[in-house]
Amino acid sequence: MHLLWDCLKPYKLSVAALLLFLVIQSACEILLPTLVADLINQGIQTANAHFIKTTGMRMLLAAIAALLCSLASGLISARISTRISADLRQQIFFKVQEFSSSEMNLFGVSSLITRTTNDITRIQTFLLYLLKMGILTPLMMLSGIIMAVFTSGRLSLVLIVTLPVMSLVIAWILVSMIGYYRSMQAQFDSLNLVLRENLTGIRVIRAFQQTCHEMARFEGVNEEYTRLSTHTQRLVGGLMPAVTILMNITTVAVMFFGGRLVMNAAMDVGSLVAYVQYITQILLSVMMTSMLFMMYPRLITSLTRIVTVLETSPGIVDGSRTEAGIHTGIVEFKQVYFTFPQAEEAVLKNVTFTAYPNQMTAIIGGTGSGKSTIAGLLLRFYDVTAGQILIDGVDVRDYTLHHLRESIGYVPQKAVLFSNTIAGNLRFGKKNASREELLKAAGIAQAAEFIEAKEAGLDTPIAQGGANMSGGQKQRLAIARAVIKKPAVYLLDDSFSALDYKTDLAVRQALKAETKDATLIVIAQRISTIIHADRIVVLNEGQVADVGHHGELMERCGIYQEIVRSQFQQEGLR
Ligand SMILES: Nc1ncnc2c1ncn2[C@@H]1O[C@H](COP(=O)(O)OP(=O)(O)OP(=O)(O)O)[C@@H](O)[C@H]1O
Repeated sequence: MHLLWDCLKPYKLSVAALLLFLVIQSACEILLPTLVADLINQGIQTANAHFIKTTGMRMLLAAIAALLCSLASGLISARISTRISADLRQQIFFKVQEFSSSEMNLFGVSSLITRTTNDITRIQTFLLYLLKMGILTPLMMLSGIIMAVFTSGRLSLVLIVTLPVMSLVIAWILVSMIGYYRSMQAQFDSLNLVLRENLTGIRVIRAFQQTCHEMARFEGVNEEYTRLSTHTQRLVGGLMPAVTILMNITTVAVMFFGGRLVMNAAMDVGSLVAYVQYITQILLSVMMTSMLFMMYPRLITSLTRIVTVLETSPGIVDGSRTEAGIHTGIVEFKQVYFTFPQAEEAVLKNVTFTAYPNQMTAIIGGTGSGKSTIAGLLLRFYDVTAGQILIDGVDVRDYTLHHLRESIGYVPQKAVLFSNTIAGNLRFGKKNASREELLKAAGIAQAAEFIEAKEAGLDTPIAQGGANMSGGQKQRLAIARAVIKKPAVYLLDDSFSALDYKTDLAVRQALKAETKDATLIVIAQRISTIIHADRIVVLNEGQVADVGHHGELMERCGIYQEIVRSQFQQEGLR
C-alpha cells in the first residue's frame, strides 16, 4: 500500500480540496434527516405553513450543496486516479527499459503487458472509488452514528448487534476471495500468453493444421479462468444479499422498537423518521465500504504485481567510466564462461578470441553452439558468468551502457522493424541522419533499389512487425540501420541468411569498403559468407574448437571441415 501513498503525495493539494468537498457533502446529507424531523414535529404536526416553507427551502439548499460538492469531488477523484495510473504505467515502462534479458525472461512479455494495462486499470478503479467513497462513507457512518445516538441512545442498542454481525459476514466473504483473485490474475497472464502466441503465430498454426489444437488450448485456459471468475462472482453475489438482508432486519427492528417508544411518548414521530434515515445512511455506508473491501483483494494482487516489477533491480547496471568512449574497437573475449539464469549447464565455456579493427572476424558453428549468446554478451544483454570481455582493453562492464551500445552496430538474427516509415526505422541508428545519409546506408545494405521503387520511397510506412516487407528486405533495412551509426564495432548475427547469394556478396563487398576502420564481427551459418574472413572462430558446443583463416582451418580443424563438407564439395572450395 505504501506505493499508493507515494503516488498520492504529489496530489496533496487536490486531496485536501477533495476532503473539504466531501466534508461539506456529508455535513449537508446528515443535516437533511434533522430538517425532516423538524419539518414533521414543528411544521406538519402544528400546521405551521411558514415553518414548512422555510425548512423546505433549507432542505433544498442542503441537497443542492451536497450535489455540487459531490460533482466537484467526483471530478477531482477522477483526475487524481487517472493521473496516478498514467504515472504508474510510465514507471513500469521505464523500469522495463532497464531490464536485462534475464528479468524479461523472469516476468515474460505477456505478464508485463497485463501488469501495465490490466493491473494498472484495476488500481485506477480502486483509487477512484477510494478517493470518493473511501472518504465519504466513513464520514457518513461516523456522523450518522453520532446523530443516531444523540437522537435516541436506547434505539442505538440495535446497532451494537447489527454492525459487528455485518462486519463479520463481510470480512469472511472477503478473506475467501483473496486466494481466488490471486489465481485469477495468474490465469489471466496465461490467457494473454496463449492469445499472443496465436495471433503472432497464426500463419504457422494454419500451415501446420494446428487450429483445432490451439482452439483446445485456448479453451482450456479460458475455462479455468471462467471457473475461477465464477467462484469469485458467487462470493461477490452473496455479499450484497447478505448485507441487504441485515440492513432490512435492522430497519424492521428500529421501526418495531421505535414505534413502541413513540406509542409510549418516549420519542416523537419526526425523530423516529430521522432515526430511520440515519440508520439507512449508516448501513448504506457499511455497504459502500464493503464494496471497497471487495475490491481490496484484487487491488492487493495487482499492487503486488506492480511493486514486484518496480522493485526488481536490473541485473545489468551501468559502468562507471562515464567519460570513456570506444574508439579503436578491439574486442577481446578472455576465458569467457556463461550460464543462463536457472540453467544448469554453461552455454559458453572458456571462450577466448580477439577481433581487430580493419578485419572481419567470423564466428561459425553448429546450431545451438552459442553464437548468438556471444553477441548478447558483447552487448551486455547478459553479463559473463566468469572471464572478461574487453573492448579497447576495458571491461565492457566498466563502460556505461549508452557508450557501449552506441559503439556497436548490431544486426540481430531476426530483423525487427517498428511501425514507422522506412526512414523512421533507419533513424534508430542515427536520430538526425539526413536523407542522403539514409540513402547511402541503404545503398550499402543493397536496400536502396527496393526503397526507391516504392512510391513513397523512404517515407513508405512499415506495418506492425515489418509485416509488409519480405524477410530479405527486413534484413537489409536492419543492416542499413546499423551502418548509419558508423560504429567502431559491427556485430552481424546471421544477418545474411535471408539474402540470395548475389545480394549476400554485394552487401559484404559494400560493407567491407564502408567498415574499413571498424571491427567487423560476422556470425554466420553459410561458409560462403565468411570464407574470406581474416579470422574464423569455430564454435562447438560452447567451446572454441579453433581459430584461423579458411585455409588454415581446412587443414587442421575437423569440425570446420565437416561444416564445409556439409555445404560444398570440398575440392571445389580449395
Ligand atoms: N534465454 C535462454 N535461456 C536458457 N537457455 C538459452 C536461452 N537462449 C538460448 N539458450 C540456449 O543456449 C544455447 C546457445 O544458444 P544460441 O542462441 O547462442 O545458439 P546459436 O549458436 O546462436 O544457435 P543458432 O545458430 O541456431 O541461432 C542453446 O542450447 C539454447 O538452447
